[in-house]
Amino acid sequence: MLELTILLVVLLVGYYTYKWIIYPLYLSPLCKIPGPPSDHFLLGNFIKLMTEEIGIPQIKWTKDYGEIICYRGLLNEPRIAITNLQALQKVLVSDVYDYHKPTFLSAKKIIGEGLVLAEGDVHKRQRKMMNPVFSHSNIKEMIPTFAEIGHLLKEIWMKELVDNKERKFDITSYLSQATLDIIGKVGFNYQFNSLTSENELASAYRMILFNNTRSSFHDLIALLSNFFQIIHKLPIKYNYIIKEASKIIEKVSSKLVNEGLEGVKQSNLQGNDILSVLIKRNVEEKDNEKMTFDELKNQIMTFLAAGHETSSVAIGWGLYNLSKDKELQDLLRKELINEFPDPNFIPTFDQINKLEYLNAVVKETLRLDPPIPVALRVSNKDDFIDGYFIPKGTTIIIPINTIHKLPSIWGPDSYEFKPSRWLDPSISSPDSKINSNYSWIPFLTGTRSCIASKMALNEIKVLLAILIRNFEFRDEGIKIKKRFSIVAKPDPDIKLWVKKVDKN
Ligand code: HEM
Repeated sequence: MLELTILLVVLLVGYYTYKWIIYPLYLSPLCKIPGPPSDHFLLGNFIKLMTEEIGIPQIKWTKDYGEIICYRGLLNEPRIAITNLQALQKVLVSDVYDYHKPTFLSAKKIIGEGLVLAEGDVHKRQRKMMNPVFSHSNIKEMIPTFAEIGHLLKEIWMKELVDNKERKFDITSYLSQATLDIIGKVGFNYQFNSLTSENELASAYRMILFNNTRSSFHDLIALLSNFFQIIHKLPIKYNYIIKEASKIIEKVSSKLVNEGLEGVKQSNLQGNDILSVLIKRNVEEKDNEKMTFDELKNQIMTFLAAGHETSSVAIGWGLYNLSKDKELQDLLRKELINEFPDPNFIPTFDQINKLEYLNAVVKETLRLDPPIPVALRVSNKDDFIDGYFIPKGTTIIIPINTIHKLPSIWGPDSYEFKPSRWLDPSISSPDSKINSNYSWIPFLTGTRSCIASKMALNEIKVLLAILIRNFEFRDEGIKIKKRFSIVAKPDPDIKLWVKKVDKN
């Protein structure tokens, strides 16, 4: 019996030594790709990846080893990061459907199997139907809603600042409420009212999904659960939270789609919100192209998850960057006051998009602090990238935050917040490295790029314009890190000193 046990232990140790150490570090064809040595016999480069900002270790590795590198995740899992133009073009455009999103179970429960997670023909069909929903003319109609909610936030702050003193506000939390209200309204004509009366659903939704009580520990559990599925079955608080979140989102989404479908039946579905436009389009589609009830419902979950935090985080980092540089902030405010002398302005699409400095500030914020710092793919067939053999199942990293800071593209000041780089006419010359579809990619690029990028840009611009036009922001001097999670959330929350602008 003892001998059998010893044999079993030896076999198990041998198997896992081979699987987790010998094969990935010495035998895998991916070992041919240059990259940093593994820092730990089991954890690979994972500790470095977890302790530094996402994408930053890869900058040095790219400099040392080239534009396609192999480093090691947990259990030495090889991860291939690509920064070169041809490789990015292949994975994001020409062979896009050969590189799937990883099956993140925790993400599926929250995001639902909508456009973000759809693959192949299902993605093609859904994207074709949804592209027109994000058309120029639909986005133009969203601007007054962005402004309405921006002004609501402004009024809340004005009341707090009634004595004209400077006060410290939790910017992250206010912006999270404002962008939730926006996506509710423009997404599916739903009033979350999270900035004001806060209905039960809004508080439950924020508490469960986006409240900052969701700690780095939860982020780590979410990450680990992608490797060890058993984690989903454990009776831990994290699983309970995800289960409750899924139930709430499911319930609301079903109700909204049912109401929309009923509206179509009664021929009185008026709204211009994303869901109403989608439901109206869906009715006109051929039967085999139509989205099912579940597909429509899943898009709501998708819009909530994809469109709420990304925008709030972007506006937050924008204000944070501006709060550290009074001169830049004043420059932007000058442009805004010039265009919008009335502090209660409602901009038009053309007005907000012609402001050069605002545009430069937004582009620079999304470069320096991309809300989604990294995109992941998994090859679904054996392939070659840049001459290297990539076996089916390999994880490919598109390190957005790395690409956005490579000195070879952006120059030696690539870590600085410098909106003026976008006003330099030389960046549009054909040989400028910045002037490429693969250098500035906060929304990614190609077939699976963010479908709502223009909507997001306008939302960020309108909110920043209202806030900077009416308030001065001052940094409290605390170093803010980025959380290790899908969205680059600030840690701790961004808190800034705010006061009314002197002359209105
Ligand atoms: C600053 C704000 C935003 C940023 C930086 C951003 C960024 C991105 C990125 C990088 C992707 C690609 C992810 C990947 O393929 O791995 C993506 C996809 C997507 N985003 Fe956004 N996003 C933003 C706002 C929004 C908003 C407001 C919505 C919805 C109303 C939205 C909806 C989507 C959807 C549906 C996809 C999937 C597209 C597809 O696969 O065809 N995003 N976004």
